[in-house]
Amino acid sequence: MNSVADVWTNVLQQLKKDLSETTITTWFDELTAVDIRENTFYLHCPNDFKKRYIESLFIKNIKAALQDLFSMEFEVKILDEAGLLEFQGGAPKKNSDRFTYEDFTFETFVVGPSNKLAYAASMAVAEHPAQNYNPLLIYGDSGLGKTHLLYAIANVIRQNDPAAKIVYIKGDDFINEFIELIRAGRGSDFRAKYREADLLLVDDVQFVAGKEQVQNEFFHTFNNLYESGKQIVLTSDRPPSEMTLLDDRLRTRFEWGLLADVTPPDFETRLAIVKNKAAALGMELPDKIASYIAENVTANVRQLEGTVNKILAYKDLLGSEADEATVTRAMQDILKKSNEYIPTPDNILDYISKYYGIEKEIICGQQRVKDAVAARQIAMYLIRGMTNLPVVEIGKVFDNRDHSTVLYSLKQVEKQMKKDPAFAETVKEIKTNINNRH
Ligand SMILES: Nc1ncnc2c1ncn2[C@@H]1O[C@H](COP(=O)(O)OP(=O)(O)OP(=O)(O)O)[C@@H](O)[C@H]1O
Repeated sequence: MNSVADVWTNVLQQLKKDLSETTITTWFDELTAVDIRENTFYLHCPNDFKKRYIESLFIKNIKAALQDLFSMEFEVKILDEAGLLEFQGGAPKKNSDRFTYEDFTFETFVVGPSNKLAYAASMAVAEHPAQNYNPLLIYGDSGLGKTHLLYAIANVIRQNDPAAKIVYIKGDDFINEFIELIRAGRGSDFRAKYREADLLLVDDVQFVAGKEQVQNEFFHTFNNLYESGKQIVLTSDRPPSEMTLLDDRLRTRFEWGLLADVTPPDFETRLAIVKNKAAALGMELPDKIASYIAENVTANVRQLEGTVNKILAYKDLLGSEADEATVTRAMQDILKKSNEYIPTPDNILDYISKYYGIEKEIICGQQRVKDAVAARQIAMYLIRGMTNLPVVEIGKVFDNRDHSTVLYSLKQVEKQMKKDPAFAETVKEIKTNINNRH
């Protein structure tokens, strides 16, 4: 074996021991070997769907084949188009490369009551940037389409103005980049990158809260772009009013434009998403099965998509038809993987009551005993984080407390967790135990 291509041919031969010919031709046909560097075997796959599919199901087979051939362990990395360019040093890493993904458009976004405001606002921003809604902040729980809408906006802006400088960044990457460049004395590069943007998209902006210098930098970037008439779109897992560690001056700015929420989709929207997704994958799903999925997978769209992908996999790999048994199996797999158990406030209170040895009535009541206050605040914090309950509703669970009291408690817990790692560990442990249904 003298070239990477030879290695790949041999790997494919080895794979035949575990996988059928059809599986190999269906899923591996677009893969090509790129290089072997420092115990990592690099492959390229231009088809994003197949890439993700192989990553979730077949990486272990490829690793095992390499181990058989070389008697040593390899990492396997599959590069997409942007990744390949970057790997080959042909192009600098551009965040906006991500917007070539055709799947994340307004056309592929299913609109329903749960997301119609966010959708309409995103369309308005895409067609008329920096006019009516600046910034646009889309908030809601994970997997409900926030990033999809960000990409859709970027796709339209790119179409309308191919020269537009679009900068996309995740809140936590913004922080890491900031720290790295400031440390390296290249703060001006950092500033230039963001302040020259025509469109700034920040996904999961809640991460900047609580980090003083980062917030300060973000504040100046924000003002600069805003004053130059550039559009800013942000997403977050909660509204600014609930970002307890956020600087007030940023909070007010986030609230200047439009706040649009996305909530879990209703049955009709879920059904449409399942059908669209199946059609996009070239699969015909009987109506009864599509409804069955939409009835049972309710928490988020990522899981709906995962279920449809799994059903397709079973069909391809095992020849199983999409009947209720296959679907149930696919759903169980997905829910297990994402550890999707949403406790009720009562489940959380039961566990905290047991953990602290304090009765539930006391936790929820008005007593100001030290331990009860701590247990109460943690309970509010976990109810907010682990269920979809809005703060007003959480207040009702705790003897009709006002929502501002709940917010104060959330802030206290967040602060304490930052200050005291042991306390943070305790909160984490309680959460894990609730998830494991102890
Ligand atoms: N209304 C919708 N119509 C079609 N697809 C959707 C819709 N909502 C979400 N999706 C799909 O669900 C998946 C998850 O959505 P997305 O990544 O946008 O979620 P998110 O809200 O940004 O979550 P996170 O906060 O975890 O990043 C994506 O593949 C997206 O295309």
